[in-house]
Amino acid sequence: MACVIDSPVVVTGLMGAGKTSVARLLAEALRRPLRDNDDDLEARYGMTAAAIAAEFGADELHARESAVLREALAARPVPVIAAAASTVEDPASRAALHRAFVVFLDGPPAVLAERMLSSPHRPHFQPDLVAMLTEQRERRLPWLREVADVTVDCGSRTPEEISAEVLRHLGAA
Ligand SMILES: Nc1ncnc2c1ncn2[C@@H]1O[C@H](COP(=O)(O)OP(=O)(O)OP(=O)(O)O)[C@@H](O)[C@H]1O
Ligand SMILES: O=C(O)C1=C[C@@H](O)[C@@H](O)[C@H](O)C1
Ligand SMILES: [Mg+2]
Repeated sequence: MACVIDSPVVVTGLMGAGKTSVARLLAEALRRPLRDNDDDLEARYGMTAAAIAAEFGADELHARESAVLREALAARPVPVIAAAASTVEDPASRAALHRAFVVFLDGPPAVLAERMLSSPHRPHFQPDLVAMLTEQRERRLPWLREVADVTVDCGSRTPEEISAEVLRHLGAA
């Protein structure tokens, strides 16, 4: 990771972890622009994530999510970024994340599954969301740990408490 002052802050984690909620608070506190995957996809491609998946398939959506992440990482002034959950699967995105300060929001699949229901934009790759998130978490944990500068439990605290903990880490970094 480069000097934190010059580095993008990237919030990662599985679907429903609270990436958008926490990134918004961090951007406000750090007075940085916010770049959110879902907004960036719409701005870049004129389509929502759900529409891209429906028209072109999940692989194309994930390629576009990785592309908008790498664009956001290069943006100036340096932003706070809410990355798509899928991007950690992409080796080029993981390599690019090494130049950022990366926050991994980790929480129990059962809690994240409940939060996923807050909006219909999230894909349900299996009807059993807890099983889906458990499988994703087990598969992605090594990658998420590899890129993370700090891991924060997002299951039992508010976004404000999580943001405050990240800011303490940034202050110390
Ligand atoms: N720490 C938290 N405690 C309780 N509820 C939360 C917390 N963080 C987020 N939420 C709620 O959970 C839902 C999902 O949050 P959010 O949209 O921030 O997740 P996300 O990780 O950005 O999801 P996605 O992967 O779809 O982009 C929202 O309804 C949000 O208000
Ligand atoms: O596998 C995942 O975690 C995801 C898949 C997508 O289709 C997404 O749009 C989302 O960003 C997360
Ligand atoms: Mg989000």
